[in-house]
Amino acid sequence: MSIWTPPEGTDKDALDLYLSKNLHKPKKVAARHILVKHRDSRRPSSWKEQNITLTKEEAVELIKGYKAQIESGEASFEEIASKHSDCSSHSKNGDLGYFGPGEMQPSFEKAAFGLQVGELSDVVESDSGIHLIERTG
Ligand SMILES: N=C(N)NCCC[C@H](NC(=O)[C@@H]1CCC/C1=C\[C@H](COP(=O)(O)O)NC(=O)[C@@H](N)Cc1ccccc1)C(N)=O
Repeated sequence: MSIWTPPEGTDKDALDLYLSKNLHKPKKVAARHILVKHRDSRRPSSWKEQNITLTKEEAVELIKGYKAQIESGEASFEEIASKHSDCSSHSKNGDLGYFGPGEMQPSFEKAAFGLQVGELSDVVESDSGIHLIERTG
């Protein structure tokens, strides 16, 4: 087994600190999501509804219901995302593909990077609306 040794003159403490901070953190993750917009969303319109008047509280309740349906096996993530998500990714069962830091809104990114692969998020709020996120890669 080859043991990698840092080049002469490497600041080992700095290297150890860098590795400890970055080894476990993925540079990119892949996720799919279900977005329910509401009347205070930054763009209260979608493929589904021209003028969205749902309140934020109602959107949160819908997302909680979707999460329960998925966890109980009553419905699949794909079914709910394709039928109910207010994001254009609904046409891809909610799939967003891979993304790195700085691409998504901070609250969405924080939630997605905090998930294990296959794990469902709690209710996540962004300027776009209310999300349910599943990390896929
Ligand atoms: N891969 C990327 N880098 N694409 C740019 C993402 C921009 C980013 N978007 C968000 O953070 C939220 C969370 C996920 C979706 C999303 C918002 C909106 C819906 O909300 P609205 O903008 O009407 O308020 N959907 C999108 O952007 C879609 N193009 C996402 C997408 C759809 C199909 C394939 C890939 C990505 C942002 N910085 O605003």
